[in-house]
Amino acid sequence: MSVDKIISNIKERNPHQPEFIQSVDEVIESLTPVLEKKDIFRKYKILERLTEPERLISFRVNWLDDNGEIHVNRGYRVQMNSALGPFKGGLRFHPSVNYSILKFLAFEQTFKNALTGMPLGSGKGGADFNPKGKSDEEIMRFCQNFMNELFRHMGQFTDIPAGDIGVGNREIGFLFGQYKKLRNEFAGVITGKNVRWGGSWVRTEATGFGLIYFACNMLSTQNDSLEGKNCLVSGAGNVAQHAIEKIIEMGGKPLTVSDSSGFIYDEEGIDKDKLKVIMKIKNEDRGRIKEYLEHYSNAEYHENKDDEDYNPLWDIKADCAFPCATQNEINKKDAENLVNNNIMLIAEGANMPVTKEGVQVFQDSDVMYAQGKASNAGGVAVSSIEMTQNRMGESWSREKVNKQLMNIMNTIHKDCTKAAEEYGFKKTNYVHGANIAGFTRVAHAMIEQGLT
Ligand SMILES: NC(=O)c1ccc[n+]([C@@H]2O[C@H](COP(=O)([O-])OP(=O)(O)OC[C@H]3O[C@@H](n4cnc5c(N)ncnc54)[C@H](O)[C@@H]3O)[C@@H](O)[C@H]2O)c1
Repeated sequence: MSVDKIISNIKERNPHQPEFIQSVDEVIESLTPVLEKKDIFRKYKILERLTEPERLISFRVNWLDDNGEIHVNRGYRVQMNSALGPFKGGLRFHPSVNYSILKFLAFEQTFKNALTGMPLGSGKGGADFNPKGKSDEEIMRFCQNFMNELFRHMGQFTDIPAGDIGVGNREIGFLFGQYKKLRNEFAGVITGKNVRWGGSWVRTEATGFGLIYFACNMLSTQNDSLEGKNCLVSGAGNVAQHAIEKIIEMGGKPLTVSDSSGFIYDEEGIDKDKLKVIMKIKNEDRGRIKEYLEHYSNAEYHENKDDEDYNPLWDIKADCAFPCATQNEINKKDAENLVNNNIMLIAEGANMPVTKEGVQVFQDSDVMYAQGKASNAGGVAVSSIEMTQNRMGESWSREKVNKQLMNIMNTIHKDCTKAAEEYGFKKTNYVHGANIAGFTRVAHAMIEQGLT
């Protein structure tokens, strides 16, 4: 069957799932030369199998708010691919969560987890629950009721969830506590746990730190570094906070931070003290990023406007850009603004933050551009390190885990450039390099394990 026919079949089988189709489309573009050169992948229908989850789980989550009112949400788990290890991927609590979003995330996770070189299958899950404005008690009740169903599909050798948007340290604690109660076992079934009870050092920071390690690798191909570079960062959550922390450590200057209401532009740069304020606003007070102005009145705040067809954050002149908020936050116009302002490098902390048209703008330009599959893989890599420590009953030092994270990001960078070159692309075409390197690893495992 021709590659075009395979794509049209996938589209027909998954109507009304635009994010999933977008992620598949992007990958297939990279894989066309691989599929044309190596018949074996078409013979074993690898693409058709990779785009069909091994198992889809959907369930009802009832919970009581603080006023005693009952609410009903929908919970999900997409168990995507287990060729390389148990299903592994985060949980997202956000009102936009549906099968399309989770299947795109799980599909991307397949390639990302393969790139880490660790024994990890892929998955993703979550609920259409909005944590914004909920009390700690409401969050706890929601997490407990969510786990009352999910626990029967998980296990340290079956499926190991973690955090994602709306699921941070607090939620992981409640989810783990309920799993332990239901199963009567203390096992490494969720990653991102507190280091005081089974978590790993550097897991909280891993995605943001890994992103910046990857960016340093990209810059080193031009004999350059982050020293003195002005950096745009979006988001203000887990990934953004620790990307900012590492940029500062590497001598760069983060200029922006954002949430779903708007963004802060601090021309003088966000330093360590300012980052502490952001962390307090977001992690403790659970407030809005606008509150930054109450501490640093010299900064500017831009409220998001519905009628704007671009985000002015991406029109600020800088050297490097790190989108760390959510999918499709950079459209074609934003991408053009970045390129016209001579941005050198874009590395994704978020998953699929650039629209298909935006990706094309970067691919047609000279900017160095890395997609999340490669550049944000540090989070899941340290999750795997957490799983290893749990199985061995050990707790490794911060230095040891950080060093391993750095090595893994260096290796992913090397594998991407090697795969791109092998198929005739520019060495620094990280889009094609990451897709090809991830695909070939998982594809060979699927073939070797037979048609299960
Ligand atoms: N946490 C991880 O380890 C991890 C790993 C790999 C990838 N990611 C990806 O990174 C991204 C951020 O995840 P996180 O864990 O930091 O989540 P988080 O919930 O800690 O933070 C998300 C941040 O993005 C902001 N945001 C959400 N929608 C927005 C919008 N429309 N415009 C601007 N800001 C918006 C939120 O206000 C919040 O500050 C997601 O795409 C996620 O899938 C996370």
